[in-house]
Amino acid sequence: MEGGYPVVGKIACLGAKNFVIKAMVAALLGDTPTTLTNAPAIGDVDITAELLTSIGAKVERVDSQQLVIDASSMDTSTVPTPHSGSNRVPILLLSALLHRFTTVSVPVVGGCKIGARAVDFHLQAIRRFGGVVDETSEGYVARRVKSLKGTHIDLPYPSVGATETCLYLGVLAEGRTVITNAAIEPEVMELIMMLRSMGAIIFTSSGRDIRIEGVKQLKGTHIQALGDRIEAASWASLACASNGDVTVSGIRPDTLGNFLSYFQEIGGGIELMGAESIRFFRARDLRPAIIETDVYPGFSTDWQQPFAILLTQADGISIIHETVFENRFGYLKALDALGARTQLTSHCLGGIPCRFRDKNYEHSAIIIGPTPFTATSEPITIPDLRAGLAYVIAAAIARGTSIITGVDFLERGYGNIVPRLASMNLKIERIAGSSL
Ligand SMILES: CC(=O)N[C@H]1[C@@H](OP(=O)(O)OP(=O)(O)OC[C@H]2O[C@@H](n3ccc(=O)[nH]c3=O)[C@H](O)[C@@H]2O)O[C@H](CO)[C@@H](O)[C@@H]1O
Ligand SMILES: C=C(OP(=O)(O)O)C(=O)O
Repeated sequence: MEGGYPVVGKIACLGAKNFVIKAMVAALLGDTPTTLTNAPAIGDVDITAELLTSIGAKVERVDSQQLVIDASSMDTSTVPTPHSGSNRVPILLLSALLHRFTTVSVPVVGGCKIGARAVDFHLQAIRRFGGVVDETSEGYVARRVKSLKGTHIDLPYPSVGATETCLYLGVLAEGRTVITNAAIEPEVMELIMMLRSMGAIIFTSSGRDIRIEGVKQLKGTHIQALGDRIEAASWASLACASNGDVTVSGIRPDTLGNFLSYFQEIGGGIELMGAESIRFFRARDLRPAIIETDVYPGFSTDWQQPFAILLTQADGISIIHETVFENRFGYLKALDALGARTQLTSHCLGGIPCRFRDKNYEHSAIIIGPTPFTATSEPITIPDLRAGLAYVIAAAIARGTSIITGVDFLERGYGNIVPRLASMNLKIERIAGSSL
């Protein structure tokens, strides 16, 4: 990438990764096929398709937008580790498949290495529904003798994944299930809508309570994935950090919530261009901010990394307190070489009650700006998905030519990245012979 130029143009958000892969699992609960549109061609969808086909389900990509999933041919409940490396989906399959099979085994989960990412809430939920779960060195085995029974699950933390597990378990369990302290992220609410369209009876509330009345069977559905709010925030950060001007389409503004407020507070400009289109630019010199990542409707942990690059360009000291994952700042160190001035601390630099207080996790970051970036001859190696996008923004604003490696991590969540960014005047190309 050759940086130092404003990024200008239009970009369409793809379907949300963190909904589509959960929807693919939900499709397995239906007796008839499900059609999923706006399904992005990204690594995580491929990994999930591989997981589903490994147990006999049919996953057909009709075109770049559309997937059809047919679970009727599903004939095994032992999920092997896919060759491409696993994502978070295996732990969701453990519950979704337990209605159809009496024994299910799944491999250990993968995904970004941003913390311990325990799955204890998922396992505990299966047990509460009447299942038995064993942990092995290779993964998890769940068993049931009778049908699963509705229950009350009070989540210790509003985990997105564990809430999804409870939904998969509850919709086909006998009787009533109540989930308290549930996650209410837009992707979770969209999954609830999808399950309703399959015949599930789910009641939401103004808070974090969800009530499910179990039904005997679900049918397939046709659903269009919502736009990816993490992509949208990434393109907004790219536009503002590079002093450019980018119109992002395919995104519901309400799903960006507090991001838009923080973005404007530091000096970003927004203009609504229609129902699902927002123009992002820099409205004035950037000011620093104090941000704490949190569960929805808080500032999403997945917005943190692109936004951190933006804060390196703000005039003053910014603070980010990461309260969702304990180890999500490792990527900052590599930015020192470009000129960034950052420091990590294990103290909680914020007021949100944080599970990492008094533990030795460097989960608060101090960012001192503004620091113009200059490219270095050393390649920058991507450690995880959102850090990857942060490095793309860093390279876009760094004067000179940067080489980024480990792009597989990036492509697990961002589709067709090189042509899409190149169309916005970003000088980016894929180099043959690298890991790209
Ligand atoms: C609440 C939240 O923002 N969740 C994010 C999380 O979802 P994801 O579903 O991956 O993670 P969870 O929401 O389940 O995890 C949130 C927190 O709960 C902990 N935990 C979770 C399950 C469990 O059984 N035990 C346990 O201790 C995790 O270690 C983590 O500290 O990563 C996704 C990808 O970055 C984001 O899009 C989601 O927004
Ligand atoms: C960390 C992420 O994904 P995963 O949970 O799949 O690792 C992410 O989407 O930023």
